[in-house]
Amino acid sequence: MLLAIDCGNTNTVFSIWDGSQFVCTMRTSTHHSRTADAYFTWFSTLLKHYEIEPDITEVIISSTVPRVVFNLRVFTDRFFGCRPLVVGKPECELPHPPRVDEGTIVGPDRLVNAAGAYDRHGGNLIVVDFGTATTFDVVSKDGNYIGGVIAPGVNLSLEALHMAAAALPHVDIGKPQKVIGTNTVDCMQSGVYWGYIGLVREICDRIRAERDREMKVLATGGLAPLLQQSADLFDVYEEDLTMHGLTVIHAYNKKD
Ligand SMILES: Nc1ncnc2c1ncn2[C@@H]1O[C@H](COP(=O)(O)OP(=O)(O)O)[C@@H](O)[C@H]1O
Ligand SMILES: CC(C)(COP(=O)(O)O)[C@@H](O)C(=O)NCCC(=O)O
Ligand SMILES: [K+]
Repeated sequence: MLLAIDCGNTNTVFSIWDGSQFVCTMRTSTHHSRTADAYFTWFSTLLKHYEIEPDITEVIISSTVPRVVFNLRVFTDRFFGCRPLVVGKPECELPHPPRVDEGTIVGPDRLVNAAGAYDRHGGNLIVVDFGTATTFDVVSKDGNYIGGVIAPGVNLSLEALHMAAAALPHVDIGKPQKVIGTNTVDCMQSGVYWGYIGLVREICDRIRAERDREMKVLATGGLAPLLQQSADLFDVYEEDLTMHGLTVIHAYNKKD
């Protein structure tokens, strides 16, 4: 079985793929100081809880945090006796190479999203991924990642207000009932929530105009459904898009 690891700046997700479906998904916070033994203690405890005993023989990793890859490599080697495929490293080939400025190191999560999205939906896509940052990944007609947009994440935007202004509290995102807030929390939520709807709509419109064609908009990341409640921003929401992309890239590298 394949263990797919998607490490973002906030959370790291592990999913086990049995060749036809994900049998288990687990999430932990991202810390570069977490050791291989600590990963295994957490991982094996959860597997016991779910009463599954997977036979993991292969591992693929995508990490937006380069420093965590070292311990994940040790984890893979020590407990599964294999070398992981790491997206972004030269030995990990992509089905469709990115078309970006020379010397640009694209976030591996974005390359993975592009691969997963193209496999499921064909070309001419915009993938919006709500993570620590919100990324827009543009996929060409033929499946290449051709660039995109990086915007501050929803929670990061709220946190930035709290960090920078003495009188602004920590606030969680939610759908405000009105635009005009009559207390501090509602004002902050309104700014980020409605501002974000405008941001997503404007960026997608401008990408379509710049490409001069219709493009399907896919969303992934936990906050997409909350935004979709108020505006028709996305054609499809797929929670497991990044994980699917990892299985696609893994299969591509195993093909011969
Ligand atoms: N369903 C949700 N509702 C509210 N916040 C969420 C939800 N899903 C994720 N988040 C928050 O969104 C942020 C980004 O999460 P995540 O997608 O794990 O980021 P990354 O991939 O960058 O690690 C985090 O602050 C996380 O707590
Ligand atoms: C933009 C990102 C920070 C998003 O990371 P995430 O929100 O998933 O943690 C990550 O894809 C990244 O570090 N990218 C490198 C620059 C680029 O993609 O062009
Ligand atoms: K992201």
